[in-house]
Amino acid sequence: MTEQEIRDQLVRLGASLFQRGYSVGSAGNISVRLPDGFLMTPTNSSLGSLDAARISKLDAEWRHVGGDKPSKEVFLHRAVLSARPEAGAVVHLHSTHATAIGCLAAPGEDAPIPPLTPYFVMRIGRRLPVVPYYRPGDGAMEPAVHAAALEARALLLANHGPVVSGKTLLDAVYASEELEESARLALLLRGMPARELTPAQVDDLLTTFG
Ligand SMILES: O=C(CO)COP(=O)(O)O
Ligand SMILES: [Zn+2]
Repeated sequence: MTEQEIRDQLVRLGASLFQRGYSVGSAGNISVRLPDGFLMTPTNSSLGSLDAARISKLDAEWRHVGGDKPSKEVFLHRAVLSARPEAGAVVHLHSTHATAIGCLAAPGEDAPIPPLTPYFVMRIGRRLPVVPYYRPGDGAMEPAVHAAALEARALLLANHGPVVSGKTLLDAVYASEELEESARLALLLRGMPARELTPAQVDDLLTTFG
C-alpha cells in the first residue's frame, strides 16, 4: 500500500472505531510503520474525524517531520514497535470493557482474560500483560511497555486502556475489536461456571493460526 492509501485507511478505520463507541472524545491513538518512518494520529485529535493530510509523520528516529503534533503517547507506540519488528501498527484505545479489566487486574498479571473463544486466542494470543499505571504521555512507561511487548502482541495499561499491535493496521484494528468484545464477555460471565478452551484447544489454535 502507498503512504496515501494507508493515510486514507487510517481515517476510515478511526471513524469506524469511533462510530461504534470503541473510542470517545479525543481518546486513543494509532501508529503505522512505514518504510521511511511512522504515521501517528495527532495529539488531541478524535479518531472519528481524522484528516489524512494532517496525520503526523515521524522519521525512522521518531522525530516529528510532518503534519500536526503527534500523540503524547509516542513513547508507548515506540516501545511496542521496537519490541516487535513484525508489527506494522499499534492501536491504543480506552474501550470500556478492556479498560475495566485493566482496573480489576493486578499489574504484573499476564492473562487477565481467560481463553473463552477461538478468535481471542487467534488475534491476541496466550498472554495479555498488565503494565503498571503511568500518567498518559509519561515517557517513564517505555521500559515497562517494551518488556511487556516482547512477550505479547497486546497489553493492558492498568487503569487506562488496551494497546494492541498487528502485522498491518487492519490486523491491529481487528485485534483491538476482538479484545474489547472478549473483555466484555469475560465481565458478563464473571462468577459463572463458563467453560474455557482447554490448553490443548489453545495450543491447536496457536499452531494452526498463530
Ligand atoms: O489516549 C490518549 C492518551 O493516553 C490520547 O492522547 P493523545 O490525544 O495525545 O493521542
Ligand atoms: Zn490513552
